[in-house]
Amino acid sequence: MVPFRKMHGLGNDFVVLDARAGALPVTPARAAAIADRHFGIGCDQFIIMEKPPPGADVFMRIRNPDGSEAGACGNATRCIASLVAEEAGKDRVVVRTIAGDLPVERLPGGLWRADMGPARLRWDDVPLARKVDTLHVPLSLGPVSGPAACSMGNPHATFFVEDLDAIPVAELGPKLERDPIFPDRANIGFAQVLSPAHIRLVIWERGAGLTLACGSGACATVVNAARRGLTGRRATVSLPGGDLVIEWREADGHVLMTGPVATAFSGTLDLGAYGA
Ligand SMILES: N[C@H](CCC[C@H](N)C(=O)O)C(=O)O
Repeated sequence: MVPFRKMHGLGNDFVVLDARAGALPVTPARAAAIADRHFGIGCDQFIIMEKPPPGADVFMRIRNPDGSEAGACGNATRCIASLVAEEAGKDRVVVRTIAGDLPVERLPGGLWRADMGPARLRWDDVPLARKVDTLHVPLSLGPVSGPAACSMGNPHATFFVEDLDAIPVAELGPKLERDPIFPDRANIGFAQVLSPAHIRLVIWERGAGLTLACGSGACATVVNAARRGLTGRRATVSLPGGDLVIEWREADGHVLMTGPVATAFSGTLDLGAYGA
């Protein structure tokens, strides 16, 4: 039996295992089985903490429920950072992912601010299948068209809409996620700009579907909105699960994301009981 924590950031939820003392026999298929909301514990992403390389406090491995590995997970970054910071009695830690080092600091009121690194704006960074303007990607489906795209270590496309409630996100999301213009698929954001400092956002997540919040998606949305001149570089993003404050820092192009963390429960898990 292995201990696990069930955590979430604004309802974007995670099963967290700790493999820092040694590798755990977790295959992508087993992670997917544990992430299943009926036959397993259920979560939006399956997170494994691994032994940190020099310069970082922890390595964070991110898997979607379909078993695919992701390069970024903003909400989980805050959750894992809070775990490691509490253990070490620190207010600032560095979480490393396959996309880079993410410094995270504790703020008053139970909030954590993660430096999610630079937004990657080139077509081949997102990545897209061919050289196009990432500010107006030639893609449309039903009532949405012409998204802006960027990477936060994972691919994001943001469709700006007039009325979010009128968009059939659950119908459009899976088709757009797998459009051939996204060779690695993509997280699909549907954003309604409410003011130059406030955006309403719903995300269809790559490999996970509709979630209550998406940290990297909120980051990508503010970057894409600011690039379009629809908002400033700092905005509150209101997701179904709650608000994140995002700042696309002028000095270095890094994106700062501030939000809460929570542990719902802890338990033990018999890994052998799940897929091979
Ligand atoms: N589904 C995403 C990973 C999780 C991102 C999201 N949960 C976040 O908080 O950033 C992907 O495949 O790129």
